Amino acid sequence: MELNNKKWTDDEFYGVRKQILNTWETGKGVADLEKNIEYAKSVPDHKNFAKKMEKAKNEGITLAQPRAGVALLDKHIELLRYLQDDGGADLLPSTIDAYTRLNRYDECEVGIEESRKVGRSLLNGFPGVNHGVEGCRRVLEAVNVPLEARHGTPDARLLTEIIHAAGWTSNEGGGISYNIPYAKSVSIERTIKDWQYCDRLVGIYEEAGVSINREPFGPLTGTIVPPSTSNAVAIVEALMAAEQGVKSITVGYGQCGNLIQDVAAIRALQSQCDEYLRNNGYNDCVVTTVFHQWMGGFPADEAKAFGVISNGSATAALAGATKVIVKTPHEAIGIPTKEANCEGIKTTKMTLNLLQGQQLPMSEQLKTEIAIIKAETKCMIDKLFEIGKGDLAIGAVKGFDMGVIDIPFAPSKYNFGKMMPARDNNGAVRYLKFGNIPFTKELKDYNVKKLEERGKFEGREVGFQMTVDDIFAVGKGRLVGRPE
Ligand SMILES: CC[C@H]1O[C@@H](n2cnc3c(N)ncnc32)[C@H](O)[C@@H]1O
Repeated sequence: MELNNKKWTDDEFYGVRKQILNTWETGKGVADLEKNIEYAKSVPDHKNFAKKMEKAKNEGITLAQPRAGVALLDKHIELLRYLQDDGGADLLPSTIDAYTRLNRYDECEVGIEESRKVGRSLLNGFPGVNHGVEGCRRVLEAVNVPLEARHGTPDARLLTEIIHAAGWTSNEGGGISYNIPYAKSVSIERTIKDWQYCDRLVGIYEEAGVSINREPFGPLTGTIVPPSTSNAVAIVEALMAAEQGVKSITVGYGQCGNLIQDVAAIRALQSQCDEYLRNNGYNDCVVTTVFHQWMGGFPADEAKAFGVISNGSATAALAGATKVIVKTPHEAIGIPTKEANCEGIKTTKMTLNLLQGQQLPMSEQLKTEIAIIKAETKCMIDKLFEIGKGDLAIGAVKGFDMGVIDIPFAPSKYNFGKMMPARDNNGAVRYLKFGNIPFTKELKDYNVKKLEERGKFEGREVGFQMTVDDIFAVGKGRLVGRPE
């Protein structure tokens, strides 16, 4: 099937669906799409992700959502109920394990068996495909808030079929955001097509009256990704999802650390995504935003980690993000205990509650940052439309090949890999090397000027050493990687 950014026909969709459901035995359990939709229709409104996100947006509230996933079904249910009841999570995940993300369901079977033997999770997440629709429905029926699959799966087609048939009304990911940061040699054409399938399935549920939320993965490589780069990817994935019939879209952004720039990024993301959707004829989408607490290296000291978590929570609230993804005091170590996960949520909720109703007021600085981010984002997206001759999917594949969008520190061989970021003197993330990103001269000059201010302040050359110092800075307890 030729790649293009056009809604799939029924023949195209059901032709692929037959083959997908045969890739693991639990696919049989979701063969009847009508029945799957009937079950999803039975999910009450308070457990519908799209509805809860829209309500929070209208009320100006920032919701808190953790990450969480373990191998065994009963333990996973116990974990989620604990994070809901003791932590106060407004939304719940199921973080899917790494084998499922690679479609290695046979390894999941082994992991589940071994976890049963030793009595603890030997998988780094919930193996949703192996637990099948029955298992995933048990998870949904055990909790009282909406449920989302969070993962990093280039080919999530079977997982998506199963979670939506189980009434999970949100799915994270996208053909770019779950490829470039997560895979080494999977073509962008392949993953855009596979995620068109996932979005078309959501479109079919929507057309049958079931609202399902889609969330492109904002943080990308979780390093210091310039806001306009991650915003551009989020908007491109939102546009491709809308073409397949998705209506509820949460565009995401990973905290960079400078308050004004982070607030500007969320405000720019919300309004520019709305703009691009409207200008491309998608007038009935509901766009919300998600702010990911700092995704880079964390301090091992738990008290300092709580400082990072609170700081991210405050920024999310002041930005007016619709939801914030919660980190834990075990971030520097790895998968958190349920207690540590719960503490991360409570710290976050406390900060959100204290700031409820307060948002950062507009200022000259904030206005400038919003304008810069929007202008940079526009340069990238409009170039994709141009080289795709109006087709965004074709433009995205060509654009990555040409370095029009270039994600720092990405493992994918399909990423251009020439752009390099660094923080300016206030910690805002700027472009140190532009690679082939098609910025105007004034946008390039703006970035150069901001980095030169830092060089002058630190008495050193502007260069890659700043990037290296910035990568380690937060883990060492500061934002800007000052020379030692
Ligand atoms: C995107 C990476 C983030 O997801 C977190 N993460 C990955 N797997 C799990 C997991 N199984 N439970 C809780 N947090 C998790 C990880 O700690 C990191 O903060």
